[in-house]
Amino acid sequence: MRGKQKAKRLKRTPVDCGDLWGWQCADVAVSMDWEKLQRAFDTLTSPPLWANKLSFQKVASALPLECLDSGLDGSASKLSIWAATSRSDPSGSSFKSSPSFLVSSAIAMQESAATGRGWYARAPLDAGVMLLVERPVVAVLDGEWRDECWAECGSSDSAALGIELARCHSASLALLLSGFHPQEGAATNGADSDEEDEPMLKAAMKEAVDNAWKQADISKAAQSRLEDVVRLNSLGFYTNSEQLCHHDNFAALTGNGLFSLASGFNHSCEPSVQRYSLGDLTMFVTNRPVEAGAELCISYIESELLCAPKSLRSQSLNRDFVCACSRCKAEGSLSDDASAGRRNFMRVDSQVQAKLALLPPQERVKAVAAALQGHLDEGEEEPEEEEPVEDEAGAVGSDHHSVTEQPGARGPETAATAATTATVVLLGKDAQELRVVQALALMQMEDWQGALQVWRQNAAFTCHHCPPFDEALVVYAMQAALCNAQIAPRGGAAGIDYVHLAVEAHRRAFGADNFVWRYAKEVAESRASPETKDAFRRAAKEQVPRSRPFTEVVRDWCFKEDEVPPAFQCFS
Ligand SMILES: C[S@@+](CC[C@H](N)C(=O)[O-])C[C@H]1O[C@@H](n2cnc3c(N)ncnc32)[C@H](O)[C@@H]1O
Repeated sequence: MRGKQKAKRLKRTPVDCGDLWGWQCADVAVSMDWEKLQRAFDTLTSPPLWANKLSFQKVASALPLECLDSGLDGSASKLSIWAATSRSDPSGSSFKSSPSFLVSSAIAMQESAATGRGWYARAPLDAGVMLLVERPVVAVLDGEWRDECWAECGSSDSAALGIELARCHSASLALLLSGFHPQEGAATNGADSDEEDEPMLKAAMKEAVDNAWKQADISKAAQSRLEDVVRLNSLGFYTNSEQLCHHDNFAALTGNGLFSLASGFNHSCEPSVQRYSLGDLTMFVTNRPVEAGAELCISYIESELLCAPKSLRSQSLNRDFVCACSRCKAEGSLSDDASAGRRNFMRVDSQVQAKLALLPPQERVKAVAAALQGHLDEGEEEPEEEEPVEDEAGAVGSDHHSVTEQPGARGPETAATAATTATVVLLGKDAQELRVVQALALMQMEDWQGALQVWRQNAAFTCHHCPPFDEALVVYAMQAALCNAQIAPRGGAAGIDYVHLAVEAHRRAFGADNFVWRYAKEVAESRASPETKDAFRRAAKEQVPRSRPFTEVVRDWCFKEDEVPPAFQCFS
């Protein structure tokens, strides 16, 4: 088996948690040494990444996490990983090597009866406050296991991380992980099993995991719990995932890891914290003002899926819990258009996007327009059919409720017909992907006005259906700014300052003022003319980012009602 060979070749040194420590600081973003990190990131990514065989170790050692704060106002203090997770230090930490996290002194980990450990605000927080930067205790890059025969199986990312955990397993790591969910001896539902997986490949994946654990020499019960720990706590990291050139330039940095402090964030369908990554370094930033004492939650699902009906959100979560967030509680057990009757989901995955990319731009624009009306091209795969979802009350799509009060949120079909006929459902997240393809094709055709309209629709979707200051807003604002500058080099006719909107959205979403650096590649790869790009760069450098409430930012976009796409659409 190939999995077995890799397990032998890549045996790692055990993790010593006595070496893991970080800084607690008053202002995490100000304390970080961004200049050093940015220089290191540029060096790591300057040759084309796909030409390098990157390993997680190489990425982690290339990207420094350093704290300037001890020299700023002296408010930063060193914390062992045990103290940071509110546990007593078993052996005395050494504070050797470099820190693995910077955490804000305005947050604390606490226990709650309903959801176990969670992070809470100790003081009122504004939107755009960086709470935590952390690198994983154990992680693996997708590129390190993508050649395994079982790579396409469901849960292969968990299997790969489990193998990695087995390779660097140690007594102190076991002790650290003993504090993670689920508690030892607690029952959890089984691992995902994708019925479509080829049985031979699934067996190969299991064998690779078991072989790795054999070398760690632990009991079957301990192995099974650690597999649950991986499945229920791991977080993916994706560098610049909101950027449209991400797939080619930064995909080699994508991976999956176990984060000691961040594993304490519970999920909410109305999250107050969002995250982004540079390599394995993952930053957690508030997206709205938070009162002292309130819980700080992230979303375990894509932000574009948060506007989907409750039944689809919980299906997408696919975890060991029924979501107890306040929004799910308020929604009760409702059925909805998207979960009524038989549903065929239009999936706009990388294969569909690759097929669209082969079309000349004019045809691509037409194909996307048809897809947005529920028509897949003959060349496309049949939509995926799923069984109806039962809500908690056991009713299958018997009642109609719209998911949102936003204009146009209801699809063109009524609940009555959706319940009896096979319905094609286009989720908002897939419609957003389609519009990105459409806008890029329009830019290729130099139809700047058409492209600007589509970027505005995507921004309108993000503003109306996603959590505030969602990262995607930055890239839509930036593309809108480039189109606008092509149309009217001395400022758009509508008087909307898209450059300023992009810089402000970035400051709030990322918690740091490094827009020009982070978007350098995105601007360079745009279809806009060199003069427009230069003008954009100059204008962006001059901006002093504002920190206004989200409603004021949305007001500045001047969206018309018919520009706001629906949260999802059903077509018969
Ligand atoms: C990554 S851990 C989060 C921290 C966890 N509460 C702990 O005690 O370590 C994920 C687990 O927390 C619980 N959890 C997280 N979000 C929840 C939610 N919205 N509703 C109910 N349980 C939740 C679930 O048991 C889930 O598997």
